Amino acid sequence: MTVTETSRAPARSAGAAVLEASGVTMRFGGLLAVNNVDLTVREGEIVGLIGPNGAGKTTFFNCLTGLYKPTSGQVRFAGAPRKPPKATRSQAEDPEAVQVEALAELTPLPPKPRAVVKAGMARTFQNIRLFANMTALENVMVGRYCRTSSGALTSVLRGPKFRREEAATTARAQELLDFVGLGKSTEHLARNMPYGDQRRLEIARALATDPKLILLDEPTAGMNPLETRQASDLIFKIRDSGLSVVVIEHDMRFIFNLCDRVLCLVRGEALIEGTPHEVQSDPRVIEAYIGTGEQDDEDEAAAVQDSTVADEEDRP
Ligand SMILES: Nc1ncnc2c1ncn2[C@@H]1O[C@H](COP(=O)(O)OP(=O)(O)OP(=O)(O)O)[C@@H](O)[C@H]1O
Repeated sequence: MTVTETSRAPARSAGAAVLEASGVTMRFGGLLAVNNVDLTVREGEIVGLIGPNGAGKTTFFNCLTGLYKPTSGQVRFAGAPRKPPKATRSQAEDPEAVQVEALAELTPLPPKPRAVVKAGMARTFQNIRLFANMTALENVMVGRYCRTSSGALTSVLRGPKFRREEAATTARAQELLDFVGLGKSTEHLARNMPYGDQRRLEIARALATDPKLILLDEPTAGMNPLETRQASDLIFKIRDSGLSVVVIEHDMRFIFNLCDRVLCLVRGEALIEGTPHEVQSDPRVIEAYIGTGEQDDEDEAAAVQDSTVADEEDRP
C-alpha cells in the first residue's frame, strides 16, 4: 500500500511483526548505554519510546536503524520482499505461497544504514538534517533515489530511461509533499521554511524511500502546540496508510495520546512496556524521571501525572 491511499488500517490491531529486537545491548567503552532490550513492532502499530535524559533511547534507535551495530543482540526486520527462496517441487505448484512466506519472514537487518533503508526502514533525526539550499521538492526527490535504478552513465547521458524515472520521481515527491501538507511549498528552499514545516519535510523525505516502518526521533521538538497537534494527525495518517511507526518523544501528552504501546527505558534498561494507561499509571516511571535531578525530566514527570490519556476507543 502506498502512503497516498488513505484506507484506515484498524488501530491497535495485532498484525504480524515488522521489527523484532531481542537482547539489544550497546556499550561505549565502559558505559553500558543499552542493556538487553527487547522490542517487537507489529504492522499498523505506533510504538513510543520514552525515558529520562540519557536513558539510551537514541542509542537503541540507532541500533534499530543500522547506524550502530549492537555489541550484542539481534534486530530482525520484515522488509521489502527479497528474491524468494527457490521453490521446492510441491511449492512450485503454488508460487504465490513461496512469495508470501518470503515476505512474512523476519530477517537480520543488513549492517549498513543504506541497506536498512532499502530493506524498508526509514528514520528522521533529533536535529533536522535537510539539504538547506535545496527546495522542498528536491529534498524529497533525494530520498526517492534509493528506489530508482538509473546508473551513473544513464544519469550523465540523460537518456529516455533517466527522463522517465526523473518524471516519476518528481511526481512521487509532489504527492508526498501533498500528503504531509506541504503541497504549496514545493519550490521553497528548505532553509527558509518554518520549523514545523521543516520537520514535515523530513518526514516526507523519509516516506520517499517507501518504508514499511518509519522511526521518528523527537518529531515535535521545538514545536508549538498547534504544530504538535498537526504532527500527531500526520503520524496517524501515516499509520493509516499501512506503515508502522516508532517514536521517541519527550512530550508525554503527545506520546500517550498517540501510541498503541509505550516502552520506557531507564539507565539503558527496559523499565516497563505496555499501553499508555499502564505506563502512565506505573509509579516507577515517575520516580525514574524525578530521580535524575534534572529540571526537564521533573517537568516530564509532572506531565506523566497530568496527562489525560484518551480512551482506546476514542483514539483515531
Ligand atoms: N557515541 C557515544 N559515545 C559514548 N557515549 C555515548 C554515545 N552516545 C550516547 N552515549 C551515552 O550513552 C547514554 C545514553 O545516551 P542516549 O543519547 O542514547 O540517551 P537518550 O535517552 O537518547 O537521551 P536524550 O533524551 O537526552 O537524548 C548516555 O550516557 C550518553 O552519554
